[in-house]
Amino acid sequence: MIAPARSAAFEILLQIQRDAGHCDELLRSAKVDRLSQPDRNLCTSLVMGTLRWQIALDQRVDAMLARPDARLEDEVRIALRLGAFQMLYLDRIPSHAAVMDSVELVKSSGHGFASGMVNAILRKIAVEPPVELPATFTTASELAAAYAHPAWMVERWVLRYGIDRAAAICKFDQAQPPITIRLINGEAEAALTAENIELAPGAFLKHARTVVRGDVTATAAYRDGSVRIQDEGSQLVAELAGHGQTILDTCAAPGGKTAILAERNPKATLLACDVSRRRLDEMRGLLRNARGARISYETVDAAKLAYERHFDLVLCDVPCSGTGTIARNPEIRHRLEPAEFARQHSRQVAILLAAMRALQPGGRLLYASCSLEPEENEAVIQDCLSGRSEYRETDLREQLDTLAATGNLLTESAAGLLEKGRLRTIPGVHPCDGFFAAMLERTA
Ligand SMILES: C[S@@+](CC[C@H](N)C(=O)[O-])C[C@H]1O[C@@H](n2cnc3c(N)ncnc32)[C@H](O)[C@@H]1O
Repeated sequence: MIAPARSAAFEILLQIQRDAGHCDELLRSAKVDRLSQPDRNLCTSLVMGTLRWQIALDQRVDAMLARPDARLEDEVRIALRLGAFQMLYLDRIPSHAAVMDSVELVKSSGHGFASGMVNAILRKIAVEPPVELPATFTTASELAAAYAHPAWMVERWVLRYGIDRAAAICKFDQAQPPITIRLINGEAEAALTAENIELAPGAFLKHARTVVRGDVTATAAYRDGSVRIQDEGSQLVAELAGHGQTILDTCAAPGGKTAILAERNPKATLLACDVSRRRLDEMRGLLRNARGARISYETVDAAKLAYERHFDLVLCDVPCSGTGTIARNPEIRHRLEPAEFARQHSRQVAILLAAMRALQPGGRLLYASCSLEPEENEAVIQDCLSGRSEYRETDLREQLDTLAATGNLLTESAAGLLEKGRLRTIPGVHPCDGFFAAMLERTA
């Protein structure tokens, strides 16, 4: 009998390997919901941990294969990763349970012929010493190998951010990131405390809290919408967007930033757009009790927005590679290829240009992404401003100062958030996802 958590983790990893889903959606599936709470926790840590350490696990296994370049069937590969991950990176799993279940997973998935090989390799790994990571790194390839990232990806980060900050990003990506919530009303914190949720202050924002202990999703405050789980970098981007009367959110789903825009602009009308009808419908359900602005919804490709000089505030939170969110979405590193950044860039430029056209003279637009890559950030701003003298970029310092003056920003934390007047949060340097944001203004 295979432990239910391992069996569920194996199936999810197989689906991810076959590009049939994202780990966050698959971990919220009905099958996982049917597991007991401890099994659900174990399944989550097996899936996330195996994806986080996959590159290092494969290297170790490949070195033990009779033919290191042999192509293993997906089921065999995943059973090996799962077994090796538990023995090398988790300290409370008995080796014999990890080995036995991996062997059984291989057999039950119709690959019994490989069970002897899986058994032999995992037994060898079981007696290897635990993994020890170097304290410092001198090259991108050392860093990439130690923290199980593709070398090309880490080389880009070393080039852009330097070796120390690249190391901070890699390290952050290998662990569960902090769970941050937004308090929607004044009673929310006391209500959570009464339900035994331990909270610590957020890093930047007055309304943010970090969850120290407890399951927020199991509380009445979460169910009745008094709190929302939202990365603090994402909250900060929405706060930086500021104020308007006629607001457009071009890529709005799942709606975390829209909710803050609505809360901050109670008298405004707000149009939330997204190309995905399904995501927009889910968002509409989630925001049905949102406070503040009147929100309407439109399913549309934002690159084809037909509005001209219509809105005084636009948030353009573009789809991107997501390299600033790898701690939450570990599979991104396995799916992404360097050629993807040029494709993302073209799509982002098309969306931003349409969003700029929708802006009234005097109006402001915040462009944001959760990518760490210059092609998706600085280069998009540069291409969209080039030759368009009716727009200019403004320094986000002004917005940060306003947030501080109104008590919404914890001022001591604000240093280091801006780079040349743009927001640049870096995972591991800041305790949140990696966000870029830049403010544009239409002058005529
Ligand atoms: C980064 S997410 C937005 C997150 C959202 N602003 C929030 O804070 O919850 C990007 C969104 O853009 C949407 N999207 C992708 N391509 C688009 C397009 N061409 N036009 C409009 N939306 C698009 C995706 O469906 C996704 O919901």
